[in-house]
Amino acid sequence: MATILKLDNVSKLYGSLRALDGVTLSLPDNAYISLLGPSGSGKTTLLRVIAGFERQDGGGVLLAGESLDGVPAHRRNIGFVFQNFALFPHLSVARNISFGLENSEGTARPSAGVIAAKVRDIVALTGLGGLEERGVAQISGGQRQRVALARTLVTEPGLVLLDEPLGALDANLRTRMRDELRAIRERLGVTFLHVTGSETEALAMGDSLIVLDRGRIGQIDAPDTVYNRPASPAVARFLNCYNLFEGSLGEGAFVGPAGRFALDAAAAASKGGGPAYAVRHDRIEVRPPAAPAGADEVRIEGAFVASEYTGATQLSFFRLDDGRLVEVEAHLSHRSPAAYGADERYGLVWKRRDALVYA
Ligand SMILES: Nc1ncnc2c1ncn2[C@@H]1O[C@H](COP(=O)(O)OP(=O)(O)OP(=O)(O)O)[C@@H](O)[C@H]1O
Repeated sequence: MATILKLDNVSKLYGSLRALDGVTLSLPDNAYISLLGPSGSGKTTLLRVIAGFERQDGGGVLLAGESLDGVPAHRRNIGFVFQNFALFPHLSVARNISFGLENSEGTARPSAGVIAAKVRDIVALTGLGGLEERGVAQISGGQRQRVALARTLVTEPGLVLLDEPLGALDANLRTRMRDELRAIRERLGVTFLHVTGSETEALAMGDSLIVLDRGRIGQIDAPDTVYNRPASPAVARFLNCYNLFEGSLGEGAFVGPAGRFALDAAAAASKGGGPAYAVRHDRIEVRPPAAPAGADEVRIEGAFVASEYTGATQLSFFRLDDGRLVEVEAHLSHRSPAAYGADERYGLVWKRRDALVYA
């Protein structure tokens, strides 16, 4: 697959803070890429450097093989969709969309007829038909989001950067707009780089997922690979679906304050960020205290603290003897939520092969 964007060892400093620390990556053409990371990990800084709003302190940025060094933001052929939409409040939907074309430089400015045709096409693509003459204060949040997108797409950028584009929308609309964004991108065939702080959004939307961790690339992989095999304890922690245990890696077992966890014979520790042991919330089974564990299982005990029912799942918290909390997620498609007794002890059991070990 052709590469649209390449970052080579890009660093950005704010005083002594390394907001970006040697970021190297390639984005394929015609793909939806999610960029996920905790608050302060450098997501916005990365977008701003790519867009040309900030200058990197080291390394290079190439778009379609051409260095962007010294190229100002408005000549980069890169679109940017802001979280707060940044629309012109006094202009209509159509004028917001045509603004970029009407104000492009000299010979790059299309004729009025061409602008009108482009606006018509993009209005249809983004589902804004009938709203062209409305003021942007007189449309809904989802429609404003579409105007922000349309305004960027009408300039036919080679790459579109989206900074938390769904962040200003309520939860229902957010989920609906995910599908729309994906569908619009597919029709255009342009690469979207979508920044989000939400792991569910990143997993749902990206063909590929980049995880940023303190200014560095934590992992770049397909979403299901990131979810099932996070590259480090930091990535696992950020996904919010793993219990992480500290300890040390010994002969055939991981040993820490929570107990001795026998390892699967085929288990190979991933390098980096450890030692740590991770097991996903939904891989743990809750058993009565007297029920033993099988030869291929690991068992610890914990006292029930509380449960949270979400409709499709039940999330339960158990306190281990060392005080740490373990989360267990049960999918309820084939069973009813369990009723656990407050402060009662239960066995928490998982398959050895389901554990991830980091050296
Ligand atoms: N203009 C600036 N001056 C100084 N420090 C900055 C500036 N912009 C960002 N930073 C710092 O750089 C780091 C990365 O910030 P950035 O906004 O890129 O993170 P982020 O991952 O987008 O976070 P969030 O999800 O909270 O928006 C943070 O520690 C932030 O405080």
